[in-house]
Amino acid sequence: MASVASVSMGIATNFLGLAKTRSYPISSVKTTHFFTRNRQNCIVQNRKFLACTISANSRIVCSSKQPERRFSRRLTAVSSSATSAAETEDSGVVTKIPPDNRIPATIITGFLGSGKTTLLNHILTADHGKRIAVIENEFGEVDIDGSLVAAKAAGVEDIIMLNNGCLCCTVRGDLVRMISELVSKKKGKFDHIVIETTGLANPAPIIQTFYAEDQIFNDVKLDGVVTLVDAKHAGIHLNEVKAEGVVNEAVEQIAYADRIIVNKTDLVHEPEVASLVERIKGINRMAQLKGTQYGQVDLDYVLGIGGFDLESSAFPTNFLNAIAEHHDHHSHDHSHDPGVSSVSIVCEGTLDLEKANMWLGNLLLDRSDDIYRMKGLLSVDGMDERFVFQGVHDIFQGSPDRLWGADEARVNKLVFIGKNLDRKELEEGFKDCLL
Ligand SMILES: Nc1nc2c(ncn2[C@@H]2O[C@H](COP(=O)(O)OP(=O)(O)OP(=O)(O)O)[C@@H](O)[C@H]2O)c(=O)[nH]1
Repeated sequence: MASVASVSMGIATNFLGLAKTRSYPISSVKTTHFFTRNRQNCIVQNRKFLACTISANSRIVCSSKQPERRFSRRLTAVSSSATSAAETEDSGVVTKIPPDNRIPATIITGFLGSGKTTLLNHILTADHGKRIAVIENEFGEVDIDGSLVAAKAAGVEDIIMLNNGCLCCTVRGDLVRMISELVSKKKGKFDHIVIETTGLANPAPIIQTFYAEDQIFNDVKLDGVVTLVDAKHAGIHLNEVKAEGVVNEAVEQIAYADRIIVNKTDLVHEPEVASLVERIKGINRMAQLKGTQYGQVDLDYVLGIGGFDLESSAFPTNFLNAIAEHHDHHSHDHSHDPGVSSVSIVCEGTLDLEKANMWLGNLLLDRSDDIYRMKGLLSVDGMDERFVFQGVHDIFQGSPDRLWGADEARVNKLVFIGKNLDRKELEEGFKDCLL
């Protein structure tokens, strides 16, 4: 196995090469080897995107003493060389990934009134033995006694209120501070963090906080994003036409989900649920989906799902089954929602690593704002293991997974969720990377 340092040099080399061919100023563009043969988790963030983020949200910049640290991380999960991991000038930083005993965090999102607090109360009162800290994000005055009676009764370890702002923008810095405080003062006293967003939040910046903020990343891992959908009213919100450049939160919340709960099914007839489910799948075919009433779902559907944990065996199998199932029944991708859809690619073949890196690098340079989520399982030339990866915009995480079975077909499976995705272009781009 190559040392972390030498891999990092590879990153820098590739970065420089690509920056040259794309003729972006070096200070504003960074790409890298997204896939390496090393048994490593890697998280990579593209500098071009951060440049945009910086201008849009000064909190991100101001809170950083070492801005370089967020641009590129390379993490080693099991390599013994991780202990000697060190910062390098060229690659940003090499951070030792802790043996993953970080505290899992679940984001509960969903439109206003969809049943987020109802689900939260269900989680808090159920018999799971977990000690849960809750972060609630509400606009304005909050009737904590009213909305979280169950939570109080259940003796929740901590309920923190983030008021007077939306978690996705103005209070993101507060979220970082609160999680850090929670960890520093109460570590060992709780097992899981649940964050309930306001109904108007776009979850993307919240998700990215878990990767982009070192203070959080080292102690807390994102377990998954659970999105509540109101079976009766979702259609209205999904149909809402927004001004140019304004996101439709209802669509975004579905797009980023790992688990979707179609709630309030008692208020509609079965055909309405079926058509809503079809519509949701048009946006996000990667997430698992369940219909229910009053947020009554099995807790293992929402906690401990490992949506971002590539070592979790549940993750690739489940989402890929969902893809395969959907693929069998749908020969085309469709979405009624303004440009947000999923594209899945399923094909046999062996991937040329260098070509794949170049393709993905170029794709994210151009399209990382539009590519909300991507997940994949790849068959890489010369690699005996399956390579699993996922990304949120330009933040990318990937690592080898289990060995391919002796009789197992080496099938590549990828899903992209985002805006204005061109299925043909993605398919052709990917297929060009096959040997
Ligand atoms: N009929 C019906 N009502 C439900 C269901 N789930 C929740 N509700 C009710 O819907 C209302 C809103 O539920 P909440 O859990 O507060 O929804 P929320 O998403 O937290 O709401 P906001 O915080 O305002 O965004 C409450 O009166 C709930 O009792 C359901 O499955 N069926």
